[in-house]
Amino acid sequence: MSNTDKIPVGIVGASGYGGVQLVRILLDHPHVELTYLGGESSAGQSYGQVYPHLAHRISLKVESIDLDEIARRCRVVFLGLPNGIACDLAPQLVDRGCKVLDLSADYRFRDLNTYEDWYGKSRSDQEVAAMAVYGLPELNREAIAEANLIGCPGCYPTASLLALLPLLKQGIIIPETAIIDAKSGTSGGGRQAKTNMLLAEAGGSFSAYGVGRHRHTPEIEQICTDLAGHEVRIQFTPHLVPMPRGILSTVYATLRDPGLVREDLLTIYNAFYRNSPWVKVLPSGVYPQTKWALGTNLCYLGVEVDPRTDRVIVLSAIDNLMKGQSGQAVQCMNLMLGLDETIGLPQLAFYP
Ligand SMILES: NC(=O)C1=CN([C@@H]2O[C@H](COP(=O)(O)OP(=O)(O)OC[C@H]3O[C@@H](n4cnc5c(N)ncnc54)[C@H](OP(=O)(O)O)[C@@H]3O)[C@@H](O)[C@H]2O)C=CC1
Ligand SMILES: CC(=O)N[C@@H](CCC(=O)OP(=O)(O)O)C(=O)O
Repeated sequence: MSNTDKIPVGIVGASGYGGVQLVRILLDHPHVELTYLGGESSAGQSYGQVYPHLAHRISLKVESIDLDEIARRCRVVFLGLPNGIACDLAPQLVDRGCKVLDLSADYRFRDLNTYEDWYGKSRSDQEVAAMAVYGLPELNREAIAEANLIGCPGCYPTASLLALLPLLKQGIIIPETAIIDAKSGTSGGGRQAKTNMLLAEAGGSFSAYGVGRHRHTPEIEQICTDLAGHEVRIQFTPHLVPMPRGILSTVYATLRDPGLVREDLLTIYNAFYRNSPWVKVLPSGVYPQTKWALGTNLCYLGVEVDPRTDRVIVLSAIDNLMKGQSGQAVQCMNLMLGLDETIGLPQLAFYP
C-alpha cells in the first residue's frame, strides 16, 4: 500500500481516554490517516490544546459532530462515546458507507431487551444491533473481517473472556461455576470528573463496586451462553485499584474432569491461542502482572489447577485502554481492512 492509498479514519470522542489512545496508535499506523476528530465540550479546540503532548504530531481540530461531513471524510469511524449515544449515530454512518467501530456497549448485545434492562435506555434499532459483530478477534475473527459495524467488548469482559474461552469451547468446566474477581485502574471510568475517582478517594484505597449487579455481567454471560449451548449465569465482582490503568481478572471454575492438572490445561491454552498474536500464555507456574501489558495490546494468561478443590484458576492481565478498548478496536479495524491484525499496535510495555 503506498502513502496515497492511506485509509481515511475518524474518531468521534477523540478527547476522551479511548480517543487519545486511538490517536496515539493511529498516528503511527502505516495504512491509515486521521482525517476527522470529534467531540462535544472540546469541539473548536485544536487537538494540541486538549492533549499538549501530542501538539507536535497532529494539527487537526476537534470538531462538532456532523454525520455527512464525517462520512465524506472517513472510510472508518471509531465512536468513543458514553453508552447510549452511538446507537443514534452508527446506523446513519453505516448507511453512508462507513465501517464503524463502537467502543461503547450499544452494539455488544444481540438482544436489545438485555441492553435495555441493564443500561436503562430504550432502543428501536434491533435490526442494526443484530447485524453488529462482537469485536473479540480471538472469538470472532472471520465475522469481524466481514463486518461493517463492530460492538467492541468492555474491558472486564475482554480480560475475563480471554481467560474463559478455551475452557468453555472445549467443555472443560461447568460454566455456571465460573466466578470472576476483577480489578481495574481508574482510567476505566473515563476522563470526566467523578468524586470516587479523586486521588483523595481512590488513591490509598482498594474497593469493590457494582457488587452483584455490574453491567458487564450480562455481556460476559451472553458469550458463555453461546459457547455452552444453554443459558449460563456467572458471578462477577469488579474492584477499583489505585493505579491509572491495567486490569487483572482472576477467574475460578470447577473442572468437569477432576483428573486434569496444570500441564494439561497449559497444553490446551497454548493450542487454543497458537494463532492469536495478542494472547500470551505464560509458562508453568508464572502468573501475570498488569505492568507487563501497559501500553500494549497484549493479554497475558497464567493457568493453575487446585487439585484439593478441583478448580481451575486463570489469571488474565491487560491494559484496559488497549486490549480492553482502543487497541482491540484497532486490531478489529485491521481485520476489517484485510490487514494483519498486529499492524500498528504496540507490543512492548514500558516495564519496569
Ligand atoms: N475507559 C475504559 O477503560 C473503557 C471504556 N470503554 C467505553 O468506551 C467509551 C469511551 O470511554 P472513555 O474513552 O473512557 O470515555 P471518556 O469519558 O474519557 O470520553 C468520552 C468522550 O465522549 C465525548 N462525549 C461525551 N458526551 C458526548 C455527547 N453527548 N455527544 C458527543 N460526544 C460526547 C467526550 O467529548 P468532550 O470531551 O469533547 O466533551 C469525550 O471525547 C465508553 O462507552 C466506555 O464505556 C470501553 C472499554 C474500556
Ligand atoms: C474502573 C471503571 O469504572 N470501569 C468501568 C468499566 C469500563 C468499561 O469497559 O465500560 P463500558 O462497558 O461502559 O464500555 C466501569 O466499571 O464502569
